[in-house]
This record gives sequence, C-alpha cells and structure tokens, in this order.
Amino acid sequence: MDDLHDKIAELVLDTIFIVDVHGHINYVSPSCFDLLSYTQQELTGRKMIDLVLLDDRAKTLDESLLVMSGVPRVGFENRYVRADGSVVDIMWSARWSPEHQVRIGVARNVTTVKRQLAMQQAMYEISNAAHTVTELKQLYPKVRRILHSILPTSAFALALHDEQACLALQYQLDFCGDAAVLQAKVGKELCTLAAQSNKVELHGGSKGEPFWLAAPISRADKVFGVIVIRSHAGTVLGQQEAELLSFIAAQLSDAIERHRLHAELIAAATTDELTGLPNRRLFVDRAEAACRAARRHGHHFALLYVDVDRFKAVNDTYGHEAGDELLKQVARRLSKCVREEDTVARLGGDEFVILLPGVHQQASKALQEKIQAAFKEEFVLPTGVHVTRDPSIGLAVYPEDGDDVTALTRAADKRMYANKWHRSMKS
Ligand SMILES: Nc1nc2c(ncn2[C@@H]2O[C@H](COP(=O)(O)OP(=O)(O)OP(=O)(O)O)[C@@H](O)[C@H]2O)c(=O)[nH]1
Repeated sequence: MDDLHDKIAELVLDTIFIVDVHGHINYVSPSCFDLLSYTQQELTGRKMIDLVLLDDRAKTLDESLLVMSGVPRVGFENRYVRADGSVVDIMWSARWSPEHQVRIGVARNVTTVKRQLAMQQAMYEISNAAHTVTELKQLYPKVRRILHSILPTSAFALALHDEQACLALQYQLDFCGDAAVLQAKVGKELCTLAAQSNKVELHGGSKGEPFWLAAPISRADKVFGVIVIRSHAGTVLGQQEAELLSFIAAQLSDAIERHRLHAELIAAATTDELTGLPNRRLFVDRAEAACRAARRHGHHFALLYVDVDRFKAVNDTYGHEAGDELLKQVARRLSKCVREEDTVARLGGDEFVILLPGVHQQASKALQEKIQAAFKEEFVLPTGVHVTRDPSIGLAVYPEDGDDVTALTRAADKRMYANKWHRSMKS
C-alpha cells in the first residue's frame, strides 16, 4: 500500500509535505525538487520554517498553529527560498492529522501566476499613470516606482533627444549612488545602441555583473528618447523584462507626445502669431498674477503701453506686408529693451504692452527713454524703404493708478493717448 501511495505521490504535480509537531519534515513528495530545487533526501528531517523567506516566517508560524489546532486551511500563501537563492510563491492546502500527530500540506507553486497578475496590474497602473499624470516630471518617478514593485532595479534613467539629437537626461535614480547612469560606459553605450537600432538592447549578466536593459522611446519609427534599467544583484533580465520595458517606452511615448501637443496648443493660444510675443490673453494672465503677488507682498509693478505713431500710413503706402515687417521689428526692439522677467506682449494692431513686475516709477521712466532711443534707428522694410516711427508711451503703476488689470490698462492707455496727442500738438 505504501508503495502505491508513493506512486500516487510521484504523479501529483503539487508537492506533499508531512511535518511533525516540532515542524520537521517527515516526508516530502518527489516534485519537491521542481518546487524548491532540493531533493527529498535533503529536505527530510529539516525544519520547515528554515526554508521560509524571513519576511514570511511570523505569519507562517501563526498559520501552522491554526492548522495544528484542527482547522483545515486552503489558500494560505507564503514564500520559500530555493536552493539557488531564488524565491518561490506557494499556495497551501493543509490539515492536521490528530491520529498521526502530523500536519499534511499540499504546496502549489503559484509564482508564475502571481507574477503574471502583478505584471498585468503594473502594466495597467503604468498605462493609467501615463494617461492621467499631468506633469511629465511626476510621471517618470511614478513609472519607476511601479516598475520597481514587480522588477526591482538598481538604477533607472530616462533621456530624450535634445535639438542636436543628443540624449539629454530627464530623470534618473541610482540606488548604487553612481549618480549618472548615462555617464556609466555600459549605460551610455547601450542607450546609444537602443536609439540607433530602435530595439530593446540587453547587456551583461556574465561573471556576476548586473544586467542592463535599454528600450527606445519612439514615434512613427523615429526614436526620440530611451529608457534604461540596471538589474539588482541576482536578478536576471531577459525576454519578459525586455517586453515590459518596451511596453513602458510605448506608454511614455504616448504621454510625451500628448504633453507636446498640449504645450503646442497652449503656446498657440497664448502667442501672437505675427511677432511671436505673448498675446493679450497671456498678458492678462500674467498681469493678474502680478496684481495678486503685489497685493500679497505690498509691492509695486508697472505697465507700459506702447503704440506706434502713424503706423497706418506704412500699411497704406507700402502695403500690409511692410506693416507686418515693421510690427515684427518693433517687437524685437521692445524685447531687447527689457529684462527676462518682464513681459512684452502685443495686444493687437500696433499696440504693445510691457509688464514690469516689482518695478518702480523711476525705473519705468528709464525704460521709456530706452524705448524712445530704440525707435530712433530707422526701420528697414521689405521693399528696401527706410522709415522712422516714434512710439507713444503710457505708464501706469500699481497700486497708485489702479488695483486691478482693467483699471491699470485703462490708465496706461489713457496716458499713452495723452502723450500722443501732446506730441501731435507740438509737431
Ligand atoms: N500690417 C498690419 N496692420 C495691422 C495689423 N493689425 C492691425 N493693423 C492695422 O494697423 C492700423 C492701426 O491703426 P491706428 O493705430 O489707428 O493707426 P496709426 O496710424 O498708428 O494711428 P495713430 O496711433 O493715431 O498714430 C490699422 O490700419 C489696422 O488695419 C497687422 O497685423 N498687420
């Protein structure tokens, strides 16, 4: 009969354990080698708990007490360390045999199923993040964290092509403290290779070296970036991981493209097409922000209205194209007069406005003189004709001339017209 039991036990794909009251293995079926890579002889007599992954030992001891109290259990899961050091996920069906004073347990290897489920979950989370996270700078670390939950890595980096098609680092995390994954010879070469081949590239693994995996980020077969990971010690990277990284690269490609289109739309909606300057909408946004900041901190700021005198005559005499060119040159000259933190915007026609955050009356006066000087030089129009034009300028300062954008723009506009009228009276 025992012989028959052995034959049956040999056929069972799961592994049968019989463990005595002290936790020693009395019997284990032959499939234990597939499960734990230990032979029956190696396992018999060993303490079962010693094979359990350290983190899972406490809950495993609790579970065995429950089984030994007479409660049959199905579905308990824990992890064991195989002879080669890898970890296996096991699902148990166990009961206590009072007459024999042993626990009988049937162990099923659920590593693959669990990994597939975790992989599916991670892919879903990555795809979800790629579609919902509004800032790319937040998306990259989030993707890394999700990837790390199923595939622990010792380094992760993402680089995108700059204008010269060189890989410019966008995000990286290196647990070994190497600081620059892309500066490491292997990482750099593998990224370049993946960008050139437009394929996932794998390196390493020999003589205990870590593995490196780089996947191109591309759109319509054109590579514009690369994502690279370095394995944790003892972790093997292969085909499955290559497919996962490729999936991540595709998700990132979609997200980056969507952000680019969004940025383009925003730029189009806030830029004056002719001059490339901020348009009225962006000016109002910035002026409102300046008002809020000035109100909060008790600061001043200034608005300068600039209108080109007798602009219409350029249109009428030399054509609309010449007028357009004049407006572009005015935009460039005004931009040169200000500092980076100032905003020069075109409100429409020949009307420009300059927002000077935190600038006082005195500095604004100096800027007016600078603008007047900039207009002294002749404008050369496409027909080769040279014209000179004067600017009419109107200044309004927060809070003296108004405490909101409407009041301030009205005041600046009024002064600009007064200035124009004044000068026209003189000429
Ligand atoms: N070329 C060109 N002309 C434009 C554009 N937008 C508006 N204009 C014209 O610019 C002119 C602006 O009119 P005004 O400001 O009254 O002309 P002005 O000759 O400067 O008048 P003053 O400011 O009183 O000196 C109009 O003739 C518009 O048709 C544009 O984008 N390009």
